[in-house]
Amino acid sequence: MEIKSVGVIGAGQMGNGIAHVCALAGYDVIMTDISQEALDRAVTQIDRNLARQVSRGLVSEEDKTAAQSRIRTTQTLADLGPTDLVIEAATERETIKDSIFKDLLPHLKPETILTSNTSSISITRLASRTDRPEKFMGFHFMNPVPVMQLVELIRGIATDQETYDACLAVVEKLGKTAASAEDFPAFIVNRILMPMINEAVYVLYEGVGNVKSIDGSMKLGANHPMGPLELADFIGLDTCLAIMNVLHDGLADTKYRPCPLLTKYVEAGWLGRKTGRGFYDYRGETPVPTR
Ligand SMILES: CC(=O)CC(=O)SCCNC(=O)CCNC(=O)[C@H](O)C(C)(C)COP(=O)(O)OP(=O)(O)OC[C@H]1O[C@@H](n2cnc3c(N)ncnc32)[C@H](O)[C@@H]1OP(=O)(O)O
Ligand SMILES: NC(=O)C1=CN([C@@H]2O[C@H](COP(=O)(O)OP(=O)(O)OC[C@H]3O[C@@H](n4cnc5c(N)ncnc54)[C@H](OP(=O)(O)O)[C@@H]3O)[C@@H](O)[C@H]2O)C=CC1
Repeated sequence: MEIKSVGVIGAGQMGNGIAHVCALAGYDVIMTDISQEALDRAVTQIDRNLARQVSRGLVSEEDKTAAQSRIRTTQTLADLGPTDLVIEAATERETIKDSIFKDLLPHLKPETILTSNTSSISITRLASRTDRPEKFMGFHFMNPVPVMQLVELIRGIATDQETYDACLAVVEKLGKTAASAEDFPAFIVNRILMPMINEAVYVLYEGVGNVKSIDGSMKLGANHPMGPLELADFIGLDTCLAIMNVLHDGLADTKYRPCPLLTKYVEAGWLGRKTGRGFYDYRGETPVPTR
């Protein structure tokens, strides 16, 4: 089945990036969110990121205009009904994803492929509550979507080969590289990356280093483009904590226990860049460490 149109659910940092790259690759995109404000913010962000690509000579002005014209937004989930591929990128909470799929399914064409951009949640379990487990899989982009080359493709226990091949063809049309991951908690990238970020928070919690020394050490000492705390703020501390909880519950191993300091930041609503404060305070001219 050839995919021509893509529905994106959730207009946060991942949703806007997914809509951006799909539209640029020639897909008709319809993006939905419960909040009109999130949809408006996403469109502004896409315009800004496309303009940056034009200014760097990566995208032509004509391609930018064409991509913008291919993106529609709606607050009505049912408007995604006629699309060929749906990529769900709402908040990392299983109950939210389940309820989105439950509301969407009555409106979907039977042949539509349904996917989730989840960072960690079982694809098999999400799929089992839909009417199409064989047409359901994980489609996991990395942040920032327009820049990062990798997409993890995760088959649930029932995903059929036709669905996998159709998603692989989309990844290739986007100019990205797919990695196939088995369906176990947090798949490949986050199984490795998130315990490192959590360990960095423990290093901070135990006073081994402060925010500046931890991030500086990993940038200069391990050549990481961002320090682990800066990266946690970039991903979103709520998402980091959700992933650690999935690892902890799903693998039943105490080595994945979330650091209490990470929990405290999330409980404070200090979720990182998206709320203006996390391990850094972003409300001034330059980010200032909060510890
Ligand atoms: C949690 C999960 O489930 C999985 C994940 O995503 S884990 C997170 C994975 N991501 C990472 O690890 C990112 C690590 N950080 C980096 O690679 C780099 O810091 C970065 C690419 C984000 C920025 O790089 P930089 O050199 O500091 O910035 P800068 O030179 O301004 O930008 C580099 C490129 O990124 C683009 N960019 C930067 N931030 C961007 C953003 N938020 N959105 C879109 N594009 C962005 C710029 O346009 C630029 O593109 P070109 O060079 O192609 O023109
Ligand atoms: N952040 C990252 O680096 C990465 C995240 N992911 C995954 O992508 C998904 C989205 O993450 P991210 O974009 O960072 O999160 P954000 O918090 O930036 O965005 C999530 C969006 O989903 C919206 N939303 C919540 N409930 C619904 C609903 N019922 N219907 C439609 N939209 C809804 C939220 O609205 P509101 O704000 O009003 O609640 C918000 O706009 C998660 O599953 C995450 O694990 C995957 C790769 C990387």
